[in-house]
Amino acid sequence: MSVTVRVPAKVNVQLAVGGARPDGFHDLANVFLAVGLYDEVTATPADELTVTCAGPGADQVPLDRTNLAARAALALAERHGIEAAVHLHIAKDIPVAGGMAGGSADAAGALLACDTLWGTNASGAELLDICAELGSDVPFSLVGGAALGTGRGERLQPLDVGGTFHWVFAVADGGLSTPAVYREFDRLHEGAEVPEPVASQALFDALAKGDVEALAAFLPGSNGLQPAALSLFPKLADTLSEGEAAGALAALVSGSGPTTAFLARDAESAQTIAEGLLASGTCRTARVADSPAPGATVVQSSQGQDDTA
Ligand SMILES: C[C@@](CO)(OP(=O)(O)O)[C@H](O)COP(=O)(O)OP(=O)(O)OC[C@H]1O[C@@H](n2ccc(N)nc2=O)[C@H](O)[C@@H]1O
Ligand SMILES: Nc1ncnc2c1ncn2[C@@H]1O[C@H](COP(=O)(O)OP(=O)(O)O)[C@@H](O)[C@H]1O
Repeated sequence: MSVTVRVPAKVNVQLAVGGARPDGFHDLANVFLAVGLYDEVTATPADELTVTCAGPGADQVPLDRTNLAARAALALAERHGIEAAVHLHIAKDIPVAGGMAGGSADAAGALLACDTLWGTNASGAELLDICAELGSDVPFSLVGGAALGTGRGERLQPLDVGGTFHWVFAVADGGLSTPAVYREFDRLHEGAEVPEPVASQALFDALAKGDVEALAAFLPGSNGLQPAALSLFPKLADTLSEGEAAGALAALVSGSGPTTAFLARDAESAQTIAEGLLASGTCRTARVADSPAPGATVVQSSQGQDDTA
């Protein structure tokens, strides 16, 4: 028997960052949009907890108990007093350490896959609780769609999206560490008053109407971590310019980076932007994806001797 769960990546269409809290985290107004690039996590019964990973960047993913998928399985097993006797296979397609919440996606995917495999039947609230323990972005990976995340990003309020948005994601050569980007944010704001993060009603309206022009008008300056990411990875400025030159309505760093995100008018324009970015040589690869995308979803659950999964 095995269970496979598909989980989307995300882009932050607003990331308003407050000052550092006493616990080291930052309060956020984090507007998440799930995008159609997916990792798949397959859970299969095994003698003990093991993790394998295949796909682009798999060599950078830890396979021990620090892997977020392994941590998710352990957290669920502990709550239900059972052994985490499971093999987790991660089929990676979300750029690793790219600011698109790939590790968070794997955590949410492993949680849902193990809950289904073990029949632990955790409620939605319990799953969200475990997600929040695992990381600030993990609850959103579970629910997908669009949502405002407050606190450190883990307290979610779903948002309406009234249409499809077309994106291009330029994957950089190399990664950026999320804590390092937040530290750089603190350094850049040293001695300055950092205002409370506030979500934008204009953004909510643009999403609800599916209005690509209004979303494009909002995006410049919407990512509070972008100056920090650019400070640590200055070459991203070239990628942003190339995407704009190729026709993007707006260009921004995805979360903590270094993936860059480009909003396109339509699917055709997205292809042109992706080709322009690749030809520019300012990124490793360029991926086209639509939003919103659904959250963690069981895509295969098979039982018995005919099991071919
Ligand atoms: C920046 C964002 C935007 O969505 O994601 P990425 O772009 O990296 O994917 C998130 O805030 C990343 O969330 P996530 O990657 O889950 O972070 P966590 O594991 O909870 O925390 C990792 C570290 O990031 C910093 N951190 C994270 C969240 C937050 N609100 N304030 C912080 O200062 C802390 O230094 C923390 O120790
Ligand atoms: N299942 C996982 N997939 C990817 N990275 C993981 C995983 N588990 C732990 N990590 C660690 O988390 C770090 C952040 O990776 P990732 O979540 O892909 O990026 P980001 O936080 O920028 O969205 C990686 O450098 C890796 O060491």
